[in-house]
Amino acid sequence: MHDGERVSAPAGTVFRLRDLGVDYHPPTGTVTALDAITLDVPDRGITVLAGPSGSGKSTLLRVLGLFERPARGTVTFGGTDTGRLGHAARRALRRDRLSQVFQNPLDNLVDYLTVAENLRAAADSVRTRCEPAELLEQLGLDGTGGWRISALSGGQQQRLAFGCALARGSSVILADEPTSQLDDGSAELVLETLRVLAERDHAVVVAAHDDRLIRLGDRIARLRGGTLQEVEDRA
Ligand SMILES: Nc1ncnc2c1ncn2[C@@H]1O[C@H](COP(=O)(O)OP(=O)(O)OP(=O)(O)O)[C@@H](O)[C@H]1O
Repeated sequence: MHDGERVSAPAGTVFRLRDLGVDYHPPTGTVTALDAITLDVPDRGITVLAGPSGSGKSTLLRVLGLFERPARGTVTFGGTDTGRLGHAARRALRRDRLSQVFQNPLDNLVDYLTVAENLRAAADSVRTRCEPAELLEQLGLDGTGGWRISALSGGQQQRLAFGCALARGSSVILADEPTSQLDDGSAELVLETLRVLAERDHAVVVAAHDDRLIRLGDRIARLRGGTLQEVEDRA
């Protein structure tokens, strides 16, 4: 295991990506999923990775989540060059600093635990404590602590998934199309939650092709064909 090299990151930047490239190697030949991506992700507010299907959004989230080792370029996370980290160090960073919210609400929650137990389990996983009632009130889910997950709507389940990220105290929350499997009413619950999260002391990075989600972005990185077309700052 290597401790990674500390480099000076500009204040207010959690990820620095430089000339990043990711290839996949299916039997049909090499697919370049990302190429020459240079991007800074601010340590607060919402950064949206926007683009059509196949543009590389999920791959970029996998890189930020330290699941994917890029073939080219560098990824600096909080001043640490992640390319120099061994498997255990990457896993520890992932556990202590990052939370993931997936498209399918049920992939984010433990279905045999109650709502409050899900929050406690999320906190326990990083050896911290949380106050479920307080979090549920902030999420507009007050009174549901004793409920089974199946009693929540899809939108409420996604709200709880973001609540679990809050319970873990992660400095970065990565969300892949968190509204894509929800009806309009449920999606609106998630958008409201993201507006609340945007005010907090962490970075939220969302992959989206839903215009309502894209409009929430403080920084919008537009991808096409694995390359970065444009970065728009709206904060
Ligand atoms: N495991 C894999 N093996 C081979 N090719 C892959 C793999 N995962 C992704 N790709 C390819 O990499 C490119 C980027 O895919 P990616 O899933 O990152 O895009 P995306 O913008 O998230 O798409 P979507 O919105 O459909 O999820 C696409 O050409 C895709 O087919």
